[in-house]
Amino acid sequence: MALERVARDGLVLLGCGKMGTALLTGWLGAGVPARSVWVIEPNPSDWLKASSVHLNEGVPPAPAVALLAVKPQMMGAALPALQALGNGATLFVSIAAGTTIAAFEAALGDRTPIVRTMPNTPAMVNRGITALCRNGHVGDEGMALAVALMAAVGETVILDGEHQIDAVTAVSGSGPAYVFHLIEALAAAGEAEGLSPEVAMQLARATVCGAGELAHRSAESAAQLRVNVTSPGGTTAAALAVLMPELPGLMARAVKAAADRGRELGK
Ligand SMILES: NC(=O)C1=CN([C@@H]2O[C@H](COP(=O)(O)OP(=O)(O)OC[C@H]3O[C@@H](n4cnc5c(N)ncnc54)[C@H](OP(=O)(O)O)[C@@H]3O)[C@@H](O)[C@H]2O)C=CC1
Ligand SMILES: O=C(O)[C@@H]1CCC=N1
Repeated sequence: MALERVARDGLVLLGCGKMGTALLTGWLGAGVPARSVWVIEPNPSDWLKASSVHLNEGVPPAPAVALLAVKPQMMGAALPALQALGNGATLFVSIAAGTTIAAFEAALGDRTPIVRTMPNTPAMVNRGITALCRNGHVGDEGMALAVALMAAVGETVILDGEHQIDAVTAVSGSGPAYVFHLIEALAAAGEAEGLSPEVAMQLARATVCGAGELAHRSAESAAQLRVNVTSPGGTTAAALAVLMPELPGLMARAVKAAADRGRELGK
């Protein structure tokens, strides 16, 4: 229902790199007509050029949504293209790390309806998760529209407020990179135990994907899924005796570093 408004009144996508492309793919797949989408992107991919969206053709006078998908460092230079849509009925939805609602209000006008979100790259395969929060000018209908847009690429969760978003960025926004690094580290460790690089990487990748899928489908807690692998006195117990004293502290430091960086980008 909410996406019908986008089909009727249009959507502007500012920046169509990795995340913009994932989102646009999801919306087109969910039935939003390409001719309802206006994309501003200085460096369009071949896929984007071949789509039927309005590409670098300006913006319609009152689109339903303007979705901001440029890097936070580029936001200041990019926003003036959409300034005329501020303080109006157009719902602004940002996916940028760091950039605060206050910064958007300062650039676009303090009566602008703004939803700030944090998705992640598994959106590219419809398995993202996006957390959302809003300013006081976004009603329930506007929030439902923002949720529908992000639900086109995965799960959604509504936050208590913007104060939680740097923590979300540090856990699920950046989180896929931690998991990919785990694949790299597990493969390297397999090589050190005598496997070929190819087999080690195949084993590590399939293990992380399989464990992820099991965690996704199973009703059991992560702790119970771990226990299910761990035979008393067996091999897993030996590995966990090394990992468990170290990993929570290391992860807490990594997540804090990401959250601190998010807060820093917001200044
Ligand atoms: N990647 C991730 O895992 C996640 C990213 N995010 C957020 O999503 C946003 C986009 O990230 P991501 O997709 O990775 O970045 P990308 O660099 O892949 O995409 C950003 C795009 O915006 C384009 N761009 C630059 N300047 C302008 C402008 N003035 N007007 C319009 N478009 C412009 C860039 O073009 P060019 O390449 O020519 O500069 C690029 O194609 C960021 O704010 C990031 O914080 C959020 C969650 C996860
Ligand atoms: O690294 C970043 O800043 C962005 C935000 C979350 C994931 N990538």
